[in-house]
Amino acid sequence: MTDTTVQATDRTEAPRQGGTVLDVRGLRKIYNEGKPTAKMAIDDVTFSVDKGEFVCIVGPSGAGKTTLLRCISGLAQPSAGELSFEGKPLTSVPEQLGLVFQDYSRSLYPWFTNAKNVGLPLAARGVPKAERTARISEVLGSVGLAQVEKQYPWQLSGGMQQRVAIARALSYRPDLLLMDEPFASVDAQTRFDLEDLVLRVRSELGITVVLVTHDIDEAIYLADRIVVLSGSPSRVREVVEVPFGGDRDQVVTRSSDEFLELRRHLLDLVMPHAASEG
Ligand SMILES: Nc1ncnc2c1ncn2[C@@H]1O[C@H](COP(=O)(O)OP(=O)(O)OP(=O)(O)O)[C@@H](O)[C@H]1O
Repeated sequence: MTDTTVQATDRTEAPRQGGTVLDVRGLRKIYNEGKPTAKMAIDDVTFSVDKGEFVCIVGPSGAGKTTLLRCISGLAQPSAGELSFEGKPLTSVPEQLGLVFQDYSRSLYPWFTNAKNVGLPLAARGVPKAERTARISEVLGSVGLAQVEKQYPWQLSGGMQQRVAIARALSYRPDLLLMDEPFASVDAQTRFDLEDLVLRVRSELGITVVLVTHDIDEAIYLADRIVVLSGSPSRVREVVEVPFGGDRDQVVTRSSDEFLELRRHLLDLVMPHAASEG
């Protein structure tokens, strides 16, 4: 593409200000390795994420986005390559990692109140009760749900339940928040609200975010950089810079020329005809 406002870069250059939080080098993942059912989901993926960045991962269906996130979170073992979190090799789920999945109904315990759900990771980390109570109120307040502490998840709308799940991931102040299609199960208006919520919380807490989405518009709206994966088994097709900075608005940003140009470029990269070239 020719427009200079949209820069595609190979992210092997020096880290930016703030240092690298996550480094993924030559990652490969083969399921059922050595068996007749072996399936290579990820071939060779390299990228890094710097402190405070918002990085989205997009790619065609089945490209290996969830697999990549599972490897990054320490939930799945890579077959080859190196993963490091805050400069240390990543071999299990790091303490300073927050996780939010698409299916909030399965990630929240229906028999616990919302406050107790949010407090579970704090209890697991041995945070004293008084501090736990204060942090639960603070974090539920920051996602706009101060009034639901004593209620149960099933008494809330889908969007509110996902906010509880986000509050839980934020409760122990993670350095990195990993999100897998977190807004895919809510309606369009709620989706916009949750996107803005995550942008706000991210800027208030200075948190680093990696978010997997199949929605290209969402990736452009949220990200500082977008890692575009090829079709399965995945490689990095391109890393695309998003030039909007911290000033984003659902109507203004999404209708700007820069947005539409990025959209065209990304669609070109992830559409089936492009995937075979990767
Ligand atoms: N546990 C597993 N065992 C074997 N193969 C798997 C397993 N999990 C995923 N795969 C395969 O790995 C490939 C990548 O799957 P993955 O779910 O990571 O892709 P994705 O990009 O997240 O897909 P989608 O966009 O459709 O959610 C797919 O071919 C899938 O069938």
